[in-house]
This record gives sequence, structure tokens and C-alpha cells, in this order.
Amino acid sequence: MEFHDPWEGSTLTPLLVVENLGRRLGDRWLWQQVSFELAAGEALGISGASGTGKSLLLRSLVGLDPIDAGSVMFQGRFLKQWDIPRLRRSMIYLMQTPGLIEGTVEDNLRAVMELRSNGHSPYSRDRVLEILQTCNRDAAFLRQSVARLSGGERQLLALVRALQIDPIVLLLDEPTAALDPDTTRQVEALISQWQQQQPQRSYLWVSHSADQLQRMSHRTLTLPILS
Ligand SMILES: Nc1ncnc2c1ncn2[C@@H]1O[C@H](COP(=O)(O)OP(=O)(O)OP(=O)(O)O)[C@@H](O)[C@H]1O
Repeated sequence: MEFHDPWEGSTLTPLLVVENLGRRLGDRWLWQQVSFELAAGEALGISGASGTGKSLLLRSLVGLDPIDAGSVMFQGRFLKQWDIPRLRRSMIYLMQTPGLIEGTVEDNLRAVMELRSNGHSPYSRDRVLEILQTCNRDAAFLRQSVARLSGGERQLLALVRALQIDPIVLLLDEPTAALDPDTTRQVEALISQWQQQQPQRSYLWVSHSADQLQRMSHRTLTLPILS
């Protein structure tokens, strides 16, 4: 199976080049010959039935899951040439169910900035409040206990936590799957605003909603069902 990349031949320098990627599950290929490029500023949708390997594809792009064939190049360097913490700051994978620490929303945001792998960038409440404004949240959200957050609020927190690290590429794994329509629109607005603030920012967005992919991506790759 092979994907046709309609952006092939584009004069834009690609941020991400995926060539003939393959992933085995036991003695079968989950997917193979997956090839695509993500240009600076591009939004690429990923669709496919449950179990076709969308999450594993995103995870493999940042070395969280093994690759059995092919190569991934980010900003001109193969994955194995990257310092992995640095790669994962530049290209952040946002998982479906975010892992959070106990405490408040702000504890979670601050903890990430204090991690060595984030280069000791200082935590900035002003920066976070600016991001939160887009989704109608203020300082009261920062004081909330994580234990009392809804599924949607946990997703919002995970997104804000990623955005404050200032990535170039976001790998979004069904980021609104657990959200009501209003919060879904807020998340979409947040991502759009983030992307438009700097033209090189790009994202891959996995979704089961064709409408959402039409709103949020320039084009879509569909993973085929394993035969
Ligand atoms: N770490 C792993 N090792 C081996 N197999 C895995 C692993 N993680 C997931 N799988 C299997 O790989 C297949 C693809 O899983 P994946 O979560 O990538 O699918 P998906 O397309 O994202 O599904 P959904 O739309 O339901 O989220 C599934 O059959 C799953 O059971």
C-alpha cells in the first residue's frame, strides 16, 4: 500500500519527511510504504478506522514507538541523529489520554518547564494566561485541582502544557475526542491561533471526524484497514 502525496514537488522546504515507513504487528504489516511530507505551515489530517495504527504512526515520528522499515527526517536530520529530548520539545506528541501529576493545573504547567529536557526555560504565568484567553479560561483555571478536572479540561491542560514549550510541530492524537462541541471549537481556535502566530508552525491532526479534518487540515492521509 502506498500513499500519494499531493504536495509532492512543492517548493516549500518540508519540516518532516516520512519515507516508506513500515510497522509490523507480529507477522503482518500494520502499515507499510507510508510516505508523506509536512511543509512548514501545513496542517495534515490523518484518518482511518480504529486500529489502523494512527496513534502508532504519530508515536513513531518522535521515537516513542519502533519503526520496522523506512525513515523519518525532521528538519533535515534523521531521528537517530537527534537528541531525543530536544526532538520531543520541537515536535510534541499529544496523546489521547494525557498523563498529569497530582496538584493544581499550574503545578502541571510549571513542572514541565522545570524538566531538564525543556532546557530550563522559565515558567511564565503571563504566557500561560495569554494562551488560556483563547479558550475562555483565566487564572481560576490555574488554581483548579487536577483531580477535579473533566476529561475535556484535562485535554485543554495538556494542550496548554505543550504550547508553552513552543514546539514547531504538534502531533495531535484525537485532541477533541472527549470534548463537547463548545470546548472542541475552543481547542480548534487555540491550535489555529498558535499556527497563525508563526508561519512555520505545523501539525498532524488525527480525527475520526471528516468535518473536523476539513476545518482543521489542508489535506488528509487515510490509513487503510489491515487486510
Ligand atoms: N505498543 C504496541 N505494541 C503492539 N501493538 C500495539 C501497540 N499499541 C497499539 N497496538 C496495536 O496496534 C494497532 C493500532 O493501534 P493504534 O492505537 O495505533 O490505532 P488507532 O488507529 O490510533 O486506533 P483508534 O482510532 O481506536 O485510536 C491496534 O491493533 C493495537 O492493539
